[in-house]
Amino acid sequence: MKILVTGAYGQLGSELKELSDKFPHWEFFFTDWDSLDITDENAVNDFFEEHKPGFVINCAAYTAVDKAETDTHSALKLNTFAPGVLAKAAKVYEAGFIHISTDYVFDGKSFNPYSEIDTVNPEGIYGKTKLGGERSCRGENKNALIIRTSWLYSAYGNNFVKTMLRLGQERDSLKVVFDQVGTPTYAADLARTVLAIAEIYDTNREKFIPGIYHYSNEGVASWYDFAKSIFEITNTDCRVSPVLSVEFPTPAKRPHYSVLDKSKIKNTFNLEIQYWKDSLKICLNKIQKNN
Ligand SMILES: NC(=O)C1=CN([C@@H]2O[C@H](COP(=O)(O)OP(=O)(O)OC[C@H]3O[C@@H](n4cnc5c(N)ncnc54)[C@H](OP(=O)(O)O)[C@@H]3O)[C@@H](O)[C@H]2O)C=CC1
Ligand SMILES: Cc1cn([C@H]2C[C@H](O)[C@@H](COP(=O)(O)OP(=O)(O)O[C@H]3O[C@@H](C)C(=O)[C@@H](O)[C@H]3O)O2)c(=O)[nH]c1=O
Repeated sequence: MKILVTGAYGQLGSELKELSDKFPHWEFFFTDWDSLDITDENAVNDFFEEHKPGFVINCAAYTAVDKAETDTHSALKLNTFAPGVLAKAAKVYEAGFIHISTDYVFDGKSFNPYSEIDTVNPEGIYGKTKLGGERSCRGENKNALIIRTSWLYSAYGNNFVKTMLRLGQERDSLKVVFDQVGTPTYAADLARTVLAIAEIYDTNREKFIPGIYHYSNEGVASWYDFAKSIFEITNTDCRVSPVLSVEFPTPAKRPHYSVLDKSKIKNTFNLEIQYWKDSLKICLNKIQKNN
């Protein structure tokens, strides 16, 4: 199977690239905006015509949550319009298609983990444009499989873990919000899951059931808990104080609660998922080894 990975220099794309050695029976095309700008419909169609991928994993996105509040047009183009273009091309060329979405499609007013059938109501531009992307994928291609995930981090790219490690070196103390609760997700775990689903598509197609799925690591944390764990595991001497979101104002409003219920993905694809802190230790170990 030929697999096209878009946005491949990002966190998830880089983890997929690292894992791809374990799948020598597949030919991967790792592309980013410089080699395949997914907002350029002609470029996407030319790519499909030339390479005819049998499976597509869209990791490209506009992920700067605060910047999206003012750079709305770019976020809309990349998060809403472009996924629809890819989904359409995948349909025309009869390729399997996985798109990634976010917990920020929810408004966070629930007290129970969100399931795939719960009402979406994003509050920020990033979440709104990602929801638009889900809709354009499903509108263009009824066989699209969409995975909503949350709080991604990795040794690659930009993320909260790396921000905390940097700030922990620069400052004696930090304030971190404790009234936003969700689940951190190690992008390497998500990458393994995505390729496990691609394997099902390749070998057992009737078990590839399209639709929306939720995936994160197991457990629950606030950003404060997440920061505390990062510093504890790395023995970083930086005091973390819990603050309310109103005490740490940001341009974009984020959900107060965005824990995802993962029952559907676990049952459908027979998956086991790691506890977030166990995965965090693995990632921090890797980051420390790299330095
Ligand atoms: N990060 C997170 O916490 C979460 C992410 N998600 C979703 O998971 C997916 C993967 O996220 P993540 O790996 O963190 O994303 P990243 O921001 O790390 O990677 C996205 C990649 O897309 C690239 N890109 C930008 N514009 C284009 C373009 N026009 N054409 C092709 N590629 C482009 C970016 O390049 P450049 O950096 O140069 O702009 C970057 O390499 C996304 O759909 C995201 O919305 C869901 C929940 C949490
Ligand atoms: C750096 C910092 C952030 N915060 C707060 C701000 C925010 O409410 C929260 C998270 O910060 P960040 O801005 O790093 O994370 P954010 O960009 O909101 O992360 C989100 O990214 C997108 C792409 C997603 O899809 C989401 O699942 C989620 O991972 O922590 C503090 O309280 N103290 C701090 O020192």
